[in-house]
This record gives sequence, C-alpha cells and structure tokens, in this order.
Amino acid sequence: MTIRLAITAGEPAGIGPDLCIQIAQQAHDCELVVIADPQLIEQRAAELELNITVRLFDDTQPAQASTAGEICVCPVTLAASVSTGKLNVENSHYVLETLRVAVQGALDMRWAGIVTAPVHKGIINDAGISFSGHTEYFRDYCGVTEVVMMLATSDLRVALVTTHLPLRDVADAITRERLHRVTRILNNDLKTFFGVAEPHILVAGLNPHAGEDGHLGREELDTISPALDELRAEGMKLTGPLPADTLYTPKHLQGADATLAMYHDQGLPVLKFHGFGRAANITLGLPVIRTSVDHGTALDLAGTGKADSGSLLTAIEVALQMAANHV
Ligand SMILES: NC(=O)C1=CN([C@@H]2O[C@H](COP(=O)(O)OP(=O)(O)OC[C@H]3O[C@@H](n4cnc5c(N)ncnc54)[C@H](O)[C@@H]3O)[C@@H](O)[C@H]2O)C=CC1
Ligand SMILES: NCC(=O)COP(=O)(O)O
Repeated sequence: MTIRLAITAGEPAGIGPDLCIQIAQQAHDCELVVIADPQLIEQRAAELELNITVRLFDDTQPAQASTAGEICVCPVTLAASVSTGKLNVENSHYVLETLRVAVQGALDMRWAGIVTAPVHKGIINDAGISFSGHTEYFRDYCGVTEVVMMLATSDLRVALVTTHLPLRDVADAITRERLHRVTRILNNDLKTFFGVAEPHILVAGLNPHAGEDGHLGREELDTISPALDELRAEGMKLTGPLPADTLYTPKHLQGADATLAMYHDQGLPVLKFHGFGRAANITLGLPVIRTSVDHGTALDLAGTGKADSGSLLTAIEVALQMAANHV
C-alpha cells in the first residue's frame, strides 16, 4: 500500500518551498502532500527555473506515489505576497495554519505522518504568538505533557532532555520527573518505531566532568543518578551520567542505540558536526509520526537553488521507516 505523508513547506520566505519543489523533481515510492499556498509554489518554482505541475490534493482518492515533475498541494492561503528571503510578520498565522492542518490531518489519519520544513521562530513571535518550535506546538496541540526531540543520522541518535529554553533555565528544568518521562518515551519509541528490542541509552551529565563528584555541580548526584537508578529498576539499560565531552567518542558509542543530552547545544552540535544535511529531527511521544529537517530557514539561500535537500529526504525516509515499523 502506498504511504501518504504530509510535508509543511514552512516559512514562505525561506528554503522550505525550494526544497519541496526540488524533491518533486524526482519520483517517490510514497505520496507526498505539500501543505502550502499553491501560488507560492508556482512563484518559487519560476524563480528556481524548475518545471513543476501543481496538482491539488483530493483525499477522496487513494494515495498514489508521487511522480517526477508533479507536486501535490493541500492548499492554505498566504496572508500577504512573499518576497523571497524576506520575512513578513503578516504570514506568521499562515505558517501556523499549515502546521495545524498537518497535525490535525495526521490525527484524522488523512496521512501516515508529518514532515516539516523549517519555520522561523522569531517572526512568529514578532506576530505576538508565543512559539518556541514545532516540537512544543505539536505537543500542546496533541494535548500530551511531554515529548522528546531526537535528531538522528543513520548511525547516531541524539535525544534531548530539554529543548528550546534559555541556558540559565536548563538546570532547574532537569528534574527527576522530567528525566523519568523523557527516558521512558525514548526507550519506548526506540522499540516501537525503530525496532530496537532492548535499547541501550547513554546519558550525559549536565556539568563539566559530570559534576566531578559534586565539586563542579550537584545535579548528577542529587537528580540525574537517582533518576537513572529508578529507571534501571524498571529494566532500562542506561549508562551514565557520563561526562558529555567524552560520551561522543567511539569507545562509548559502540553498542549504544541512542544518547540522551541534557540540553540543545550539548547534543546537537555533535550531531550536526557528524551529519548536517543527512540527519532528521524526530518528535517522540506524540500520537502521530513527525519528522523534520536538521536545519533552519536559511533565508540567504531561498530562491537561489543552492539549498541542499538531503535532510528533507532523510526526514521523509525516517517517517516512512517509522510508519512501516508501527503497523
Ligand atoms: N525545524 C525548524 O523549523 C528549524 C528552524 N530553525 C529556525 O531557522 C531560523 C534560522 O536559523 P539559523 O540558526 O540561521 O540556522 P539555518 O540552519 O537556517 O542556517 C545556518 C547555516 O546553514 C546553512 N543552511 C541551512 N540549511 C541549509 C541547506 N538545506 N542547504 C545548505 N545550507 C543550509 C545556511 O545557509 C546558514 O549558513 C531560526 O528562526 C531558527 O529558529 C532552525 C532549526 C530548525
Ligand atoms: N534545533 C532544532 C530546532 O530548532 C527545531 O525545532 P522544532 O521546530 O522542530 O521544534
């Protein structure tokens, strides 16, 4: 059976529309439904000098594999015309509407999962909407208390205990309860969506040298180690807390199925150094499958034809694998 996935084209001034058009130049084994304004797609294709035929999505029809040179679009109308590479606060509600249509469609099983192109968090906030990322938006829309951000290449998975919050708030956000919730979701979803029978997870400490026995911070002794012991008692295979600077070395990574970093810039620079452009961002713990690119809106590249579609293709591949595993 052909799997249908929705792709949100993201910030209209950024590279999201370019990437959707670029990947539609080739055929796919699945049906890709791009959620965007069809006029934006036509405008950007003309700027990129790429031929594309827009077909409007019709969910009364069964999924059909995407063919080269055709793009299936589920229409959402822009509020204002788009000047490529230039953010416009007037289109922030449009961006959020594409996300809403995508996630509601997944909940309604119109498609098997969602793949998101990048949005610009700043311009959405400039519109007076409090928005820290797709991850938190989908969490709140789906009404779940916790989700986990995990970025992955084919040989490295980096999950995060905290996501988009100021560094000064990170230590307070790392509580035993959060560690329990996040690690349980990670352990469970590695089994459910990635076919890992008994996940082995490496957990980073928060402080340099994992706290140096309390001399460089007490979070490891007071919070992380006790939480890990409680989770091990549930049968989870966890190693840590390990000093984060040496966790990402071959000696530790060998035999590990995932790593758990305490905060965004502890784990993601390692992942991006290892595989920027061929990694996917996955939200675990949602009632729907959601993957995304590993990069942002790259306004400097929109309309130039220089944006690399590798991560979007990886995100599609990962969503298809997750859908296949979760039968
Ligand atoms: N999934 C999402 O919605 C994400 C959104 N963002 C948002 O994107 C905006 C811009 O963020 P930045 O930190 O500037 O990161 P960015 O990823 O947009 O750009 C960083 C650098 O990488 C390059 N780059 C990014 N994607 C590329 C691609 N596909 N091909 C070739 N080069 C590429 C850019 O040209 C730039 O030099 C922010 O508002 C941020 O919040 C950032 C990451 C993920
Ligand atoms: N660094 C990852 C990122 O910012 C993407 O966040 P999200 O929009 O997928 O929540």
